Amino acid sequence: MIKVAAAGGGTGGHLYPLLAILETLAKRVDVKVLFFAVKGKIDERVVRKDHPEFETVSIDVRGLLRPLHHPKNLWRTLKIGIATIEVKKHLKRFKPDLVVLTGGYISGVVGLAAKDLGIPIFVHEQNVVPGLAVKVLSQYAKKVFVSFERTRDYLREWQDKIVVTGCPVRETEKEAPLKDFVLVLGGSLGSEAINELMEKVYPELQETQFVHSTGSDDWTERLSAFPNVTALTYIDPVGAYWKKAIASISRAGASTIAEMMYYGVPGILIPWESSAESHQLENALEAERLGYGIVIREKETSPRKIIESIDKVVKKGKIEKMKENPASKISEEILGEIM
Ligand SMILES: CC(=O)N[C@H]1[C@@H](OP(=O)(O)OP(=O)(O)OC[C@H]2O[C@@H](n3ccc(=O)[nH]c3=O)[C@H](O)[C@@H]2O)O[C@H](CO)[C@@H](O)[C@@H]1O
Repeated sequence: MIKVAAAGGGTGGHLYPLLAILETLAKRVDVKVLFFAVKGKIDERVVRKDHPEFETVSIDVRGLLRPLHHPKNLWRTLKIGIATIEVKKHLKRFKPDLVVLTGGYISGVVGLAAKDLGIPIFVHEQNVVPGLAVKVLSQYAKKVFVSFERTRDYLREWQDKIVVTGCPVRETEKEAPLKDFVLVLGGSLGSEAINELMEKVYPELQETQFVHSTGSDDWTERLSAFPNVTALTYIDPVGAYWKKAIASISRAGASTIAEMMYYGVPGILIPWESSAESHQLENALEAERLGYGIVIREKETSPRKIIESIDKVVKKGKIEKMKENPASKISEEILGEIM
């Protein structure tokens, strides 16, 4: 049996790849998990629901605001200090064999505590451009798993630890009750901009079926008015729908792109350009370069442009599904180091 401490939350984009790794590890060996969730965020809710067997500890912490001299950061830094003491207490008691971290501020807190206690650290970066937590933790990690070859350019000092694996995707046995539709997703929190745009597109494309994750009950009600749209506030498990989709329209969060690639679904990517260091734009351009999508910059979107692009991606047709889930490679690498 191995004991794993894990963190990577705040958004679905950090959480789902982490769960994919833990679920794959558990298929190979007996695993006991201590999960550090961010209080009040998606990880707390999803992990308690899907993995009641994990020991889940909620940590009250928020990331630092930019610019770093923001006045609220004084209070946030204090909270990070308190959180670090709490995390260390749990790590000393649980005595994990390793920690797995997939980014976000909670990873930073858990990673630095694990480093002080000499616990082996494994990190995964989902995006082309690594986030602050992964940049800092790479120096202490045993292995740094990345989704894209291009990420090496941003972590030059740690080349020997980097393994390009792709971004893990959660598996599901479930199947959506529909088929041959275009899947429309914001990020894990929905996207107002995509909702507003698609509301203008739907009446023009009555022959095309859409499944749209809206992010709010109000939008679900509004978009359900279109007979060609199945509007859902949140799709869970989303893999059930990716399997049956012919194309997608989405933001360019790393997990959404990973799912397009894993299930072989071509899509239109509208990156959220206010993301830190425009990392969604970099993700989107990389996905386009690899043949998975058409990128439309947010300022250039219009219902007409979307209609023309949907036609192109649907005509492109499905791409071959990936044979191996990146979560398998990561699990093998971790077990190879630990066992
Ligand atoms: C706003 C923000 O900070 N976004 C970042 C966040 O991800 P964010 O959570 O916004 O976006 P991602 O695309 O990475 O992940 C969303 C996940 O939620 C799932 N989903 C979505 C809708 C739904 O109804 N059901 C469902 O399960 C998607 O399928 C996907 O697995 O972390 C990612 C990984 O570091 C980054 O690339 C994103 O830029």
